[in-house]
Amino acid sequence: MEKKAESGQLLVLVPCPYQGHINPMLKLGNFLHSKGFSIAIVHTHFNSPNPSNHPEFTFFPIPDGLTADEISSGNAVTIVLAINANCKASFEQCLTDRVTEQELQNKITCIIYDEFMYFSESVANDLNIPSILLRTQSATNFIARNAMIRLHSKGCTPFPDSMLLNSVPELHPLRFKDLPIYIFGPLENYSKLLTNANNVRTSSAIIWNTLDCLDQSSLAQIKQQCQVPIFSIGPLHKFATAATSSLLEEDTGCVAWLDKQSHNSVIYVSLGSLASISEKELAEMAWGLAISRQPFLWVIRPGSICSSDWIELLPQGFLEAVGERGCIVKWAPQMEVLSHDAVGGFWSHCGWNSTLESITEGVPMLCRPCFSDQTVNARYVSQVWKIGIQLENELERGEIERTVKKLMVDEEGKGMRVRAKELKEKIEVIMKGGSTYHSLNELVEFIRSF
Ligand SMILES: O=c1ccn([C@@H]2O[C@H](COP(=O)(O)OP(=O)(O)O[C@H]3O[C@H](CO)[C@@H](O)[C@H](O)[C@H]3O)[C@@H](O)[C@H]2O)c(=O)[nH]1
Repeated sequence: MEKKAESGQLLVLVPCPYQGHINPMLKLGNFLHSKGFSIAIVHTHFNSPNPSNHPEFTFFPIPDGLTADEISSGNAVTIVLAINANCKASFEQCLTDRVTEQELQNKITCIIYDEFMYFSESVANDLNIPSILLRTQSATNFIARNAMIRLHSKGCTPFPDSMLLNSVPELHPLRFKDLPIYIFGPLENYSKLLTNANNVRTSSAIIWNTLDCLDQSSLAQIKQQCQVPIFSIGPLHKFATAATSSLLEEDTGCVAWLDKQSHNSVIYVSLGSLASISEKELAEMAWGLAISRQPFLWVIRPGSICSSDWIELLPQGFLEAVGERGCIVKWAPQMEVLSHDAVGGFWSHCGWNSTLESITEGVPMLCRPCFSDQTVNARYVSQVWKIGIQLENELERGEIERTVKKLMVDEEGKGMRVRAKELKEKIEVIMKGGSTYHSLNELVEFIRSF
C-alpha cells in the first residue's frame, strides 16, 4: 500500500505570477496534495490566482513592491526582475510569521519555487528549509537559451539577417532565428533573468514540466551535467482537478458553439496570456481566417492588440463575412476546447503549456511563435515531431488561408493529425507506467525523505 505523507508535512509553493507559470505550479500542488501533503501557496499581490477556486490550498499573499509604472509597462521581464529584487524580506516574514502560525507551527518540509522566483532559494537557505525549483519550459529550450546567453555575452546578438536561417552548431534543427529572445525590452535584461534562473546553488532538486519522449536527448545531456536529481514529471496539466487557475474569466459559451460544429472542423486560435499583435496583424489574421472558410474559435485577449476595445479593431465587414462560422471570446477554457471533438487544429504562439496541452489532445498545430521559448517549441512541433506547420513570414491573409487549409483539409494536415494522435497515445502510456509515472513516484519519495 502506498505510504501517505506524514501528517502535517507542509510544502510551500511559490509560483511566478503569470498564467503560463501559475497553471503548472498549481497543478503540481494538486498532485502533491493528492499524495497527502498540505500545500501553502505564497504569491505576489500582482496577478494573484483566485484562492476560492482552490479550497484545498492555503494562500498567503506577499507585498511585491511593484510600482504602478512597472505594472502598466506590461514588460514581464522588468516585472519579474523587480519582484526578485523586492520580495525576499516579505517572503521570509510571511514564512516565519503567518505560514507557521496558520499551520499550527508545523515545520515546513520544503519550498518549491518557479525558477524565475529565485529569491525564494536564498530565503530557504536563511531559514534552513530544503528547496526545489520548478522549470515550466522544455529542456531543449533550456539548452537553447544557454546558447543564446553565451552568444549574447560574446557580443554576437542581435544576429545579422544573413545568419538567421543558419543552423546553430550542435542544436539541429534549431536555426539562429529560433533561439529564444524577449522582444519587449533589452536582451540584456532577459539574459540577466535567465542567468539568475539558471543558477541552482543550493536547491536539492529540479522538477521539470516535460517528459522524456519529447525532450529525451536534452534531458539526458542536462542530467549528466547536473549535480542534483531532476524529476521530469510532465505534462502537469494532466494531473489537474477541474479547478481553474485562470486569471481572466473563462467564456464557457464557446463550448456550446463548438457543440454545433462538425468533427475536426474547427481551428482554435489563441496566443496565450502574454503575446500581443499589431492592428495590421489582427486584420490579416481576421481576413485569412475568413477566406479559409474554415470554422474558427478565436481568443482575442483584452490588451493583446494594445487596446481593450479589441472588438472595434476588427476590420470592417469581417464579423458580417464570417457570421456563425466564427466564435470570438476574450478567454476560453482552453483544455476543454482542445479536448472537444470539433477542434481539429490549434493556431498557437507555442507557449510550452499550450504545446503540451495540444499534444496530449492529439491536436495538430499552426505555429506562430512570438518570443522566448516559443520559437524553439514551434521548430520542434514542425520539424521534429512533425505535428504542425510554422507560419514564418510576415502575417499575410493569402498565406494564412493556404496554411489553414493545409492543416485542416489537405493530405499534409491529415498526416500531422495521425502523428499527433500517435504521440497522444504514446504519452498516455508513459503517464500510466512510463517515465513520468516513475518520476512522480520518485519525487514524492524524495520529498517525504526531508
Ligand atoms: O483562452 C485561453 C488561453 C490560454 N489559456 C491557458 O493559459 C496557459 C497559457 O500558457 P502558455 O501556452 O505556456 O503561454 P503563455 O501564457 O504565453 O506562457 C508563458 O509561460 C510559458 C511557460 O513558461 C512559456 O512557455 C511561454 O512562452 C510564456 O509566454 C495555458 O495553460 C492555457 O491553457 C486558457 O486557459 N485560456
